[in-house]
Amino acid sequence: MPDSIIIIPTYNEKENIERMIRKVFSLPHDFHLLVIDDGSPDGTPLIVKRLQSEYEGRLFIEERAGKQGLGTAYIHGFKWCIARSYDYIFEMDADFSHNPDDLLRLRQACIDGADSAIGSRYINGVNVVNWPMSRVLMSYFASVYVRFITGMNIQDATAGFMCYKRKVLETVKLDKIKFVGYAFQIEMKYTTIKHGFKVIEIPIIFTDRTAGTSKMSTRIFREAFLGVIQMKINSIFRKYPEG
Ligand SMILES: Nc1nc2c(ncn2[C@@H]2O[C@H](COP(=O)(O)OP(=O)(O)O[C@H]3O[C@H](CO)[C@@H](O)[C@H](O)[C@@H]3O)[C@@H](O)[C@H]2O)c(=O)[nH]1
Repeated sequence: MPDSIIIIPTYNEKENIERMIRKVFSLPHDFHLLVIDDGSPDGTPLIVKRLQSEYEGRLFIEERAGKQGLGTAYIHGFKWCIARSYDYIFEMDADFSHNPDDLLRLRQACIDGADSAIGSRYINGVNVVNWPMSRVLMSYFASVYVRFITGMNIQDATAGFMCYKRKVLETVKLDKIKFVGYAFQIEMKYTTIKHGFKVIEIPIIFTDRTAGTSKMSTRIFREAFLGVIQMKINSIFRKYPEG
């Protein structure tokens, strides 16, 4: 039984998922991989199930009915992984915007003492490739905004490339995490830090997908914008970290 598992949420990732699964299992470390699919109409789960016989006992899929958001997919995955006692639990996108080779660096950071490691786009300048300037500016200033409102000293607060030690996910009350879109990423980091865990940022280069489409929407943006203020207010009234 390996100590590490990667959670990949998927919604319509048929162009990426097979290549991603093969890449993960070619890495020089024994990772398990859990796909959380939200009923992708493009057949993504069929591809995963076909590959399960090739990667028996290493590749898992949880299927949910309908698109329920990135955040709830990860919460579902975290619970699944905690129940099976993995020590290092990763978040990664399906679309190669995160380089799977960097999983080893995130894991090493946690072995070296971090409770959680963030694959950070903004630790050494702005390391984003292929995003339109409007998206780079939005993401970068979102991180500045989050730092300003929450006081959290994290350069890339919305990062979706993470390694959590199991004890973090066992401590955070996952059922109390409120947000479902990218605000989920901010809330998880905020709660982790409020619990006193050591979070460090490891520089990565984020390369936008070349296949499939982003699920970013104005609703997700609005949730993140307002959610940060709500988190701060709750924290003033000592509701954080309630988990
Ligand atoms: N199961 C499930 N998966 C989802 C859902 N929405 C998105 N995903 C999956 O979540 C991953 C990220 O979604 P994208 O739509 O590709 O994200 P992005 O716009 O490229 O956003 C990136 O930047 C965000 C903000 O900086 C990050 O928060 C995010 O993690 C990601 O790295 C992909 O694997 C996608 O299939 C959903 O509702 N359900």
